[in-house]
Amino acid sequence: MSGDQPYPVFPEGVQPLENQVAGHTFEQGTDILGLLKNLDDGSILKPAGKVLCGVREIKFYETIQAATTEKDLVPLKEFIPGYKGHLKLPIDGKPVEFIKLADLTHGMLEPCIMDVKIGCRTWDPLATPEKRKAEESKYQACKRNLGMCIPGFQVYSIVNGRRMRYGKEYGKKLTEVTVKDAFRKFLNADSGLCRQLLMQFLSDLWNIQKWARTQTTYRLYSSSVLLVYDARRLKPVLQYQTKSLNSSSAKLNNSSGNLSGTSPAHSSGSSSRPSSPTQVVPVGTDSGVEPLQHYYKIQRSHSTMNNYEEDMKAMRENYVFMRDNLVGSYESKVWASARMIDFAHAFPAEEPGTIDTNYLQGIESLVRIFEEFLKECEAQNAPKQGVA
Ligand SMILES: Nc1ncnc2c1ncn2[C@@H]1O[C@H](COP(=O)(O)OP(=O)(O)OP(=O)(O)O)[C@@H](O)[C@H]1O
Ligand SMILES: O=P(O)(O)O[C@@H]1[C@H](O)[C@H](O)[C@@H](OP(=O)(O)O)[C@H](OP(=O)(O)O)[C@H]1O
Repeated sequence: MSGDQPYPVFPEGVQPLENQVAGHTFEQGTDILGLLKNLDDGSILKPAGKVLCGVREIKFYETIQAATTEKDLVPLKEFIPGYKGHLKLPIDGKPVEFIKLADLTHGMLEPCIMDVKIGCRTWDPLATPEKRKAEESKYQACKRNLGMCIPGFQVYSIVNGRRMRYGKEYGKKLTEVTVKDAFRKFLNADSGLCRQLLMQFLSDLWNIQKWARTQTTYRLYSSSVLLVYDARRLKPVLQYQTKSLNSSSAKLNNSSGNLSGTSPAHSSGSSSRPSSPTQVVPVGTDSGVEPLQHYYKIQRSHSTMNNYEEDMKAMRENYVFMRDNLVGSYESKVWASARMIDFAHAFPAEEPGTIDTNYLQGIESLVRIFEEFLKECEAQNAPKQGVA
């Protein structure tokens, strides 16, 4: 975001979306605004003032919302954020049109978010030659080879407890090879690949892939898949995964005492790594165990502790941890998802009966990358027999 520039005056209860990882952001002296967050109901407000784009995106959401039988449209209801209509809000006193959407990170305490732009071609049929040239010149290596690119992501690092943000300049340097490093960073793979996380993403991605393989209604240009998960939920799962792996390896190797197979995922070690994150923000720490386990752990240790201060400190931490988790995504079993967003360049298919191969290529690549991670994760987590 344009950090040092003053924001326009927003209505009460509305503020810039702090967790926006890509896309247009506020530019002083222009009509360009970033996404906003409505604090009253937790919804996201996407500016819809850009000529044709706003109207097109509203039409897309309304068509999907109204669909009842159309086989290409009905499944989309499950793949996109909840649409809550459109409205005008006064920005600097002037009315601006917004699309109101459900926040895909709702309830997440440490939201990790990656925007993956789908398609090698990101310009639509109405693009000027200049716009086409500008689009073709960006994210070339990734788009050409994979039909997708990464304009931005943020991750709450399990290793250092900070929020790391990677913007479009990082994304533009990624290649077919280094893009996997970006996904590893996003997945917190330094702490180990998590099967449960990969499976949650894959179950959504497989559905989108299935749809894209057959749908003949739309051409989606410059549309994205937004991957989101809560790092607060990942921590305990990874700990459990490591613990059970340790114990099965120990059982296998009980004579030698060799605890093999517990090391975290290694990066691919490619040499042309893109630059470091653009922003790091420290976040609160927590104990990294499920709330009830944490509670019982403290209860158990309580009787053996004779240091009153330590005892009180542990209880305070426990209280803060449990309070945070009660209002967070612990309510939900699903703590990671992939959803399709940004339909400002959704066009009807020109040749009826044909599929959107441009969009499909990107989705196939995304699915393949996650399937490769899943295979690697299965191999990592298979208990290993120590060398005698
Ligand atoms: N429903 C949502 N829930 C949570 N975050 C969202 C949602 N929709 C968008 N975002 C955030 O806003 C960013 C930009 O969204 P989107 O691509 O729709 O905007 P845009 O300005 O049209 O982007 P572009 O400049 O690529 O066309 C996303 O990367 C994401 O961080
Ligand atoms: O990734 P970058 O470098 O930020 O590039 C922007 C990105 O491709 C946006 O999707 C696009 O908006 P549209 O999807 O609305 O075309 C914008 O075009 P614009 O500059 O013409 O707004 C580009 O500048």
